[in-house]
Amino acid sequence: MKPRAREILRVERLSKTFGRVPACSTVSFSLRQGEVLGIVGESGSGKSTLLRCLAGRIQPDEGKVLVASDDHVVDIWAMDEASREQFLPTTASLIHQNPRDGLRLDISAGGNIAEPLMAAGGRHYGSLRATALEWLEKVDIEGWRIDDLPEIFSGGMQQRLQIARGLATHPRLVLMDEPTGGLDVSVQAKLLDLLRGLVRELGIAVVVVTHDIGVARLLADRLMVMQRGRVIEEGLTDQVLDDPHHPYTQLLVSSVLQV
Ligand SMILES: Nc1ncnc2c1ncn2[C@@H]1O[C@H](COP(=O)(O)OP(=O)(O)OP(=O)(O)O)[C@@H](O)[C@H]1O
Repeated sequence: MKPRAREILRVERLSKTFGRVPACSTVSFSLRQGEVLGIVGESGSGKSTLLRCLAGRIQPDEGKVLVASDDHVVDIWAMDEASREQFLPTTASLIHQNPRDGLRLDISAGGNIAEPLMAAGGRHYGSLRATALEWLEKVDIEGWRIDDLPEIFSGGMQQRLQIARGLATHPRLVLMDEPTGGLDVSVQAKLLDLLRGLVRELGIAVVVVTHDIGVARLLADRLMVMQRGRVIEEGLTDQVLDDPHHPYTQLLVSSVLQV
């Protein structure tokens, strides 16, 4: 089915099995521009597999991932590999939990931001550097660090640089896998603030996978709860968290309250 206007992503009955493990089973949802969808669930519930199927990294066994392009809708898994690899980098960004997986550690901070811009057609050195500086500022990294290698940045700075690299090309869709995982609590809080601000400013559509209910509450407009590869509950974030219907969601929410 063709998505309606401004619908950025539509997932239809997506399934992926590893051996005998149904990592994702008939998952369907849609996402509009400016909307943040949180995906929560215990370890092994299929969150990362789903995100990787959306990002073009893991081919689902069945189902469709329909992504809005400028003037049409593309089923990313019905495209040939070359077309998919051309289409996805300018349309969808994947932000990894570990920034080292999403950065080029052997090139400068500025180079990390400029590289995807060049892949999207940017050529002029002066304007690439100016854009890199603007993005460093947006993610709260001082401009004088533009020529530093990310290797010498703190974990929080590396994550902010990964976000700048992922967003600088203005993708329509941003896929985040535990973006604040592995960071200490005060760094997490600042990063969440930054992400909220950027999502609002840029009006991007975001899917954020997290096992942290607090992150989901802060970032997500809507929430999908997964258990053993299935979506067992979904709705507006406050509704799902304040009045969970499924026993597993109730357990998830109450276990957080007890901490
Ligand atoms: N490449 C793979 N090969 C085999 N099994 C896999 C592979 N990737 C994931 N799985 C299995 O699929 C299921 C879902 O894993 P997935 O990583 O998607 O869960 P998750 O909800 O993201 O977990 P976590 O929160 O721990 O990252 C698990 O049982 C996992 O062992």
